[in-house]
Amino acid sequence: MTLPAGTPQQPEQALALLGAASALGAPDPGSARGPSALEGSGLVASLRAAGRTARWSATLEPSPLSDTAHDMRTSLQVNGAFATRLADAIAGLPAGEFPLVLGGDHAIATGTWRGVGHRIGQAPGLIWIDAHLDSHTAHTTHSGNIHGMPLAALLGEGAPELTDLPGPCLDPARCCVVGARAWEAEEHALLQRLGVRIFTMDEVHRRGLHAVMGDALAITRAGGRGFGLSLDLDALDPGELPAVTCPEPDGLGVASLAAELRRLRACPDFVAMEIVEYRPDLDPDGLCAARIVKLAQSALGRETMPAPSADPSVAKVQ
Ligand SMILES: NC(=[NH2+])NCCC[C@H](N)C(=O)O
Repeated sequence: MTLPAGTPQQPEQALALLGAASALGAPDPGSARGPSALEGSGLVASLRAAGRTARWSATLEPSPLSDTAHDMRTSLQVNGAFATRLADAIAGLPAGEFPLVLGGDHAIATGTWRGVGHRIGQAPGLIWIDAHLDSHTAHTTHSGNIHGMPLAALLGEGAPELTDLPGPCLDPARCCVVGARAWEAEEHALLQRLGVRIFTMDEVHRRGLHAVMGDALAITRAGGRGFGLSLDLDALDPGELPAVTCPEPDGLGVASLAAELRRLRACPDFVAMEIVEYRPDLDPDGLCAARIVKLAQSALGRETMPAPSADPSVAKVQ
């Protein structure tokens, strides 16, 4: 595909890691420790070992008053305020950097992708890899948890606290969900009405993850200036990645997802990535953290090994 002039090229970009230490949208506070745990597990060093320039740019913490939120209006306000700060932080990163946002619960996405849109001057296409649809509004939610609403909010649906943010809303025609297997009827109906393509786990089983990701890339890259990936770790099978707030059986395998994420390395229009819902309190031996690092390396690493040469004399002069 041809890219408009000025479109950032992934290989030249340094990675800017940004922690979003908020569990304001979740029923458990554990995911707020995700960024510090991932920083401590050597994520920056691992990305450098995979051939990238990388730095930890900042970690945003919710204001100390935020966790007093109980009623819906206050929850919407504190989540919206945090998302606005995150959107501003992303929009303010140096132009040559690629944002890698580490949550936090998935409500942070409400800010991430508006900030990315602000950055690239257009709504990004978005691949949303998740067991859930996260497309409730305050009127349809069954649980009252804001982390069940961010995709709807990004599409401009729901309470103004979550939708009135800087940066463009997403275009439903350039969004898709991959790996879905647990939802309530209202959020499914909303995505159907908007025309967002949903690749369920049933479809992944039927067609294979490779074919599904090929379609997902085609949808999200078509006609745009860039696309991103929002990876909710509960998309993965809890047998391999149990350290999440809302595990759902029958998920993606770590190795097969990692293999597909390597395709992103070849996409110059891949503009940002987010990894959410990690719960270090449920990962005492750090096994899940190591798998998360592997997934990040798969998507963002470079092919550092020189191609093998058939001519042994070539090897000598290198
Ligand atoms: N980000 C997540 N883990 N979302 C799970 C949402 C589960 C459920 N649909 C709800 O609205 O509460």
